[in-house]
Amino acid sequence: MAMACRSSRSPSWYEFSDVAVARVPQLTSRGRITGQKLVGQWPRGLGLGLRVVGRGLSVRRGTSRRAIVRVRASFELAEHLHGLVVGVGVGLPCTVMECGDVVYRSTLPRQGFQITTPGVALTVLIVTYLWATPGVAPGFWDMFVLAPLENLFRPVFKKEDLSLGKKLGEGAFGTVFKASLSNKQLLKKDGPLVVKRANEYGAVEAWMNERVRRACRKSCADFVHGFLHETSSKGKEEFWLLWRYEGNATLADLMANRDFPYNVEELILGPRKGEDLPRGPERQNRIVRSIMRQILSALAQLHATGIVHRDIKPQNIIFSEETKSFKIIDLGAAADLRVGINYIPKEFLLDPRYSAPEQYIMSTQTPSAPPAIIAAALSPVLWQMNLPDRFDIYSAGLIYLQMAFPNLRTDSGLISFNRQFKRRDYDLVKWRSLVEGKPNQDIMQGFEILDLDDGVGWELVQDMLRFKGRKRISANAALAHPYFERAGFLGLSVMQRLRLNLLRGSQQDNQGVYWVTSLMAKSGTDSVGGFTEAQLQNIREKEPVTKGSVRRNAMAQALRLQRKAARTIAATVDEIQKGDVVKRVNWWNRWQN
Ligand SMILES: Nc1ncnc2c1ncn2[C@@H]1O[C@H](COP(=O)(O)OP(=O)(O)OP(=O)(O)O)[C@@H](O)[C@H]1O
Repeated sequence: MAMACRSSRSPSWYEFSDVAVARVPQLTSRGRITGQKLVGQWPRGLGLGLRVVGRGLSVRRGTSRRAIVRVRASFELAEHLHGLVVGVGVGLPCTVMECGDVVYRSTLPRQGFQITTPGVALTVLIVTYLWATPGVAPGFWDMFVLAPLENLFRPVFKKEDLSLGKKLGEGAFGTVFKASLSNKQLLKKDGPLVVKRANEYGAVEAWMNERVRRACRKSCADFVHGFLHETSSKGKEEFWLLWRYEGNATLADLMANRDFPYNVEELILGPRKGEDLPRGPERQNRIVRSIMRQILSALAQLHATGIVHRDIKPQNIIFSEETKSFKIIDLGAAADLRVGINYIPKEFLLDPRYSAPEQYIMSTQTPSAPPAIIAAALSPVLWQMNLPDRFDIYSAGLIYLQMAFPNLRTDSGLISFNRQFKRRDYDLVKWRSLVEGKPNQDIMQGFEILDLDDGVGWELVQDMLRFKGRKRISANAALAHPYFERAGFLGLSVMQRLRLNLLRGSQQDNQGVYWVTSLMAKSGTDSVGGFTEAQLQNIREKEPVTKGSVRRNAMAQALRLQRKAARTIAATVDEIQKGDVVKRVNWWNRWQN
């Protein structure tokens, strides 16, 4: 027992300077003591004669020695219990939060904000999930803040405010007119409008357009408003949708022109602006590349917001005269996978000419969309499992082919390509060997364009048209492809080549893994596994995949160089034998040819 001495301030009290010296200040800071007296869980009889003074414990005269010992033991027990409770983080609020007694709470030391490794990891994980495509967090912000705000401030239109003009098109689900506004007060910016009188899917199209207007307005036609109109005659309802008039040419109209792609160059750059290059594959490639960049950028933005268009085709890509760029129109078949709008697993609305072989954007096993909030919370998982955006990439790949090969621009040309491609298991290399067997002007022109810059265009189109959606390149990855990096004076830079080879390597690896796993999956016997003799024979007979590998491309390049050198040397030797003086410049010209 500790030594005690009579207190100088209060003679009826004895001070024990070393009683639980280590414990008392800690307990004081945890608020188990009010004022100078012990309260709370302490047995009443014991607490009355005890008080804490500084780092010591004072005991009133007459308090039994046993009582003091028991109090000290209680201090220690409380200390252990407290450590256990706070350590695990479970207990009554005041115990866990160490908030202390109401009266003396302000005197307690403040608990600082602590950063721990698991805490940081958890936060990063949650933030990554919330911002992963299609974006749960931006989705909630859009749904609960931006959309209601927009509804408050945007003008409301009626049929009477519009006067309809020329019919621009008529589809299965509605009729489209050029229109003007009779009530000019409604919009700040004047100009012609486009009205779609939709008899089906109008509300869905309005939803998609509103979402796009808020999330990525530059990628699609400028949407103004959508409203429900009840027709007087049959009591039927029509949905009227309003856009700004972007221009009179879709990509389909421009591609139908014999002068394509030079007519697009003129639209983008103005007359006679692109003439730094003579007409030919290089200039055509430059124009096609800039159209593809615009289409892919628009798709990347749509996909980032969780919308899959499902009807990408030249007829739905319009040239905006104001922004001098291509924009996407007709979101009637689009699906918003952030909240599951217009997504019915076993239903597809598509144009068979441009649709990807899988036809559905999600596995048909995927259940119908649950209520919006749950669908939004689950959307990153479903997106990663199905990669629905690759559906649009296939359609964009077909548009790329059409731009390169003039014979594919007609419906019949495209349909026949689709047939041939399907028969060759969606393998572009096989299709190439088929059509190169009986070449014509259009075919040669197409391959000339695609083979420029070491065939980067050809590589990109293969990545866009893969049979399996999961193996197709995404819009963002396509935009980062070396095809879109302008080749310098000496062709592709070292870094560009490195990236291209990496891309090729990874593609090749994927195919190797896929080939092995598909064989392993269906091979061997149940008991011992492995390959049967028939299967081994089958493997031996399987044709090697003829797609470009790093080694194959390097060999082809070396062969080309060897032939070129042999040709140049032979011509130079000929000239020497004829007695001509070989000028350096002639030699150089010959090498370049
Ligand atoms: N914002 C716009 N600016 C200019 N023209 C437009 C605009 N929107 C649509 N058009 C024109 O209207 C035509 C039909 O539009 P859209 O494709 O949206 O209608 P649709 O009824 O779905 O037609 P379809 O079923 O044939 O695809 C387009 O091909 C285009 O020429």
